[in-house]
Amino acid sequence: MQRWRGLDDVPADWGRCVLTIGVFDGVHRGHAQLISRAVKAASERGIPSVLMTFDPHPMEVVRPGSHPAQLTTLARRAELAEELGIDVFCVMPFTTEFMKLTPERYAHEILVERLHVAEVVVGENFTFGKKAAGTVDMLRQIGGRFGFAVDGVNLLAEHTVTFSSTYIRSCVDAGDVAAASEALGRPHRVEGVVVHGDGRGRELGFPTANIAPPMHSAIPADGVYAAWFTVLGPGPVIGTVAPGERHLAAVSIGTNPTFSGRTRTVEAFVLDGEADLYGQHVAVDFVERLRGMEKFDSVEALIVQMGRDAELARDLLTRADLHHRG
Ligand SMILES: Cc1cc2nc3c(=O)[nH]c(=O)nc-3n(C[C@H](O)[C@H](O)[C@H](O)COP(=O)(O)O)c2cc1C
Ligand SMILES: Nc1ncnc2c1ncn2[C@@H]1O[C@H](COP(=O)(O)OP(=O)(O)OP(=O)(O)O)[C@@H](O)[C@H]1O
Repeated sequence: MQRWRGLDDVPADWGRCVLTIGVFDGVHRGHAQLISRAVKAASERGIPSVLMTFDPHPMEVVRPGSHPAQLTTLARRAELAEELGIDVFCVMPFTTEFMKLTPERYAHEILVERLHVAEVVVGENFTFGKKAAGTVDMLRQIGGRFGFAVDGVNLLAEHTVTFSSTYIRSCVDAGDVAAASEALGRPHRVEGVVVHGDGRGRELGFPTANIAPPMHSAIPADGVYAAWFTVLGPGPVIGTVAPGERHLAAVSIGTNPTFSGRTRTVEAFVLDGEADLYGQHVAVDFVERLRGMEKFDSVEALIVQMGRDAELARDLLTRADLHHRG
């Protein structure tokens, strides 16, 4: 897969392409369906498939100061698009100039003149251009004039819920990581670098990797979760947590009220390994919520509960894994 940053990266001899457009935060099941359609259309036409996305999030430019929580980093979005078979991942810097392009100019100058689209695949709710005034019908009309096709895809929904990044953010925010997982087609992932905590975990018998995620990451509600833990890099790791391998984990999110903590932390206790993880880039894939964060009257009571959490997480993850494989 090629990666372009802006339209200056379009090769001089660029031919025609099938294009899909959107923020695609989360690359959820609806997005995956759309992307697969674009990939299929491109292969039928014998031309490349291009995914155009935006950075920063358009909302940040349209309404400065507001930034929706991010379900996936740009790098993760690219990785998932590549798995779905996209040939070119094109990141458009979302500037105020870009924001002011009328739908007509957007379609003519970017889609036709620069990207040479033969077909555009978008969801039926897709909007584009200044004040999001461009609709799928408008795109079809413009396509009729400039000679490109438009595939406006029905939105993927299940049990009255239409999958969208907004819906999944609300699930994560409420701690309903199982519902998020259902809509994403995989567990919600929080990535980050392992930093130093208060150094108390080891004394309690539950050493935890404290994870510092990028700004704006969508963090599940405070509580305790069963999750998969993976070291993404850079390695090597001293210990029994092998980079690239999934490990069972119980993850705590909150301010550690038992110790009257103030900072909100994301901490993973790896059940089946021991390692020095400081400085490693790791991923936590949230499978189930076990309970809320509690203030215990004694450290002993907390330790007993952490033991129960760990066993519950082990049972749940092992069962989920069997179900998945079986
Ligand atoms: C499975 C698990 C459950 C936890 N539950 C709670 C809890 O309910 N209340 C709380 O105050 N801290 C909870 N913690 C957080 C611990 O207080 C924290 O890991 C410990 O104080 C070590 O902190 P440190 O890594 O900053 O040294 C939990 C941690 C884990 C791993
Ligand atoms: N459920 C869905 N099924 C099929 N396509 C979808 C679905 N949701 C969004 N799309 C399409 O995917 C592309 C990317 O959309 P976008 O990034 O705006 O996602 P979204 O999930 O609708 O997010 P938001 O909740 O922020 O509106 C657009 O073309 C959009 O129409």
